[in-house]
Amino acid sequence: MTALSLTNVCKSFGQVEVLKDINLTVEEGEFVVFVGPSGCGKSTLLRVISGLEEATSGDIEISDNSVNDVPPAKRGIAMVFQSYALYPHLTVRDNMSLALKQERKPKDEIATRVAEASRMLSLGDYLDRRPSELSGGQRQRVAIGRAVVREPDLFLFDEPLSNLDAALRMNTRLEIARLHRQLGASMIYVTHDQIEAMTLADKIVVLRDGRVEQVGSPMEIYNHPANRFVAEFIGSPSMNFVPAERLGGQNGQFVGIRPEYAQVTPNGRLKGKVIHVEKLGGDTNILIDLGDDLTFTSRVFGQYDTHVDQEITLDFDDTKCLSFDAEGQRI
Ligand SMILES: Nc1ncnc2c1ncn2[C@@H]1O[C@H](COP(=O)(O)OP(=O)(O)OP(=O)(O)O)[C@@H](O)[C@H]1O
Repeated sequence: MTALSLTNVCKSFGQVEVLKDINLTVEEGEFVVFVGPSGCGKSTLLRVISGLEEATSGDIEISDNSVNDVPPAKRGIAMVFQSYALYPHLTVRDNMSLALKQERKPKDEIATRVAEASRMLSLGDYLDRRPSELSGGQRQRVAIGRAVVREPDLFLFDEPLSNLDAALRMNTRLEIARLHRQLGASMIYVTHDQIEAMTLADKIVVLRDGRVEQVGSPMEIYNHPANRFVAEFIGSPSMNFVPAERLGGQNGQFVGIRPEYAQVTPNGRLKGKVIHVEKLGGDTNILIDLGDDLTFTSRVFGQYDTHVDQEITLDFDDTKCLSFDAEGQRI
């Protein structure tokens, strides 16, 4: 069964086309992440799938059934947003039970589902607390629990971790990955965060300006980006692009070199002056001015000792380089 299928989906707000002919499938149990620059249409696409926005044209199927005319509450989906919007006067247990009570599910079944979800999300000790008595991470886990108890066919997450600090983001990210493994549920997840996209996704969908640029597994996208936009967007620090003529004997107009594949070495093919050093502890990012307005980043494993204004040379493994034509397409 296909969890979600989008065929020629378009969405305009007045004259502005925000989604342009989106075709996409999500297989059952798949974790799909939407990424792309701000304003590219990620949230709008999620809202169109959920039914909170109506598509201007195109077909949407959830679990092989057309939902074009089905209201949000009947689509078999549950959404988790950035702002968790829990009811402050209700306990964790009541927040998690509410949707099931509204659906008039039997009391026993509600209790079982809430117990199971709170066990999965390590919320068992907090069921009698109110949201104000929880940390931000715990609140977001309650919001996720509220979705889990509904046993939806499809989970939709809209930047659920963006209000959390770095340590909590990591913990909650691991919780979401574990939850996905345990439930085997189909999930769509919107994020700005590279690490979330790379670590959670079975499949990444890169969007630009309302269109799908590329769909693939994280490593396919990282190692075989279709074009310069995807190559630049995925990976941090970003891929370097050097005019091919500067390197001699290379194909295409530009050569793409990931920072980790360019290493400082005596007599390397690229010469420049260090303009900034980022010492991260485990890695060192060295920004180098290669002249002709070309800045290059090298990522060196460990704590590399260099300083601003030092002249250095770099070299790279040719087999790891990518070639792009003048229009930015991969060759
Ligand atoms: N209700 C609306 N009316 C008019 N334009 C809208 C509406 N909602 C979104 N847009 C526009 O559609 C475009 C896509 O917005 P959307 O929120 O989907 O982008 P996004 O990729 O999720 O961005 P971000 O990463 O910043 O959240 C934007 O240009 C936005 O201004």
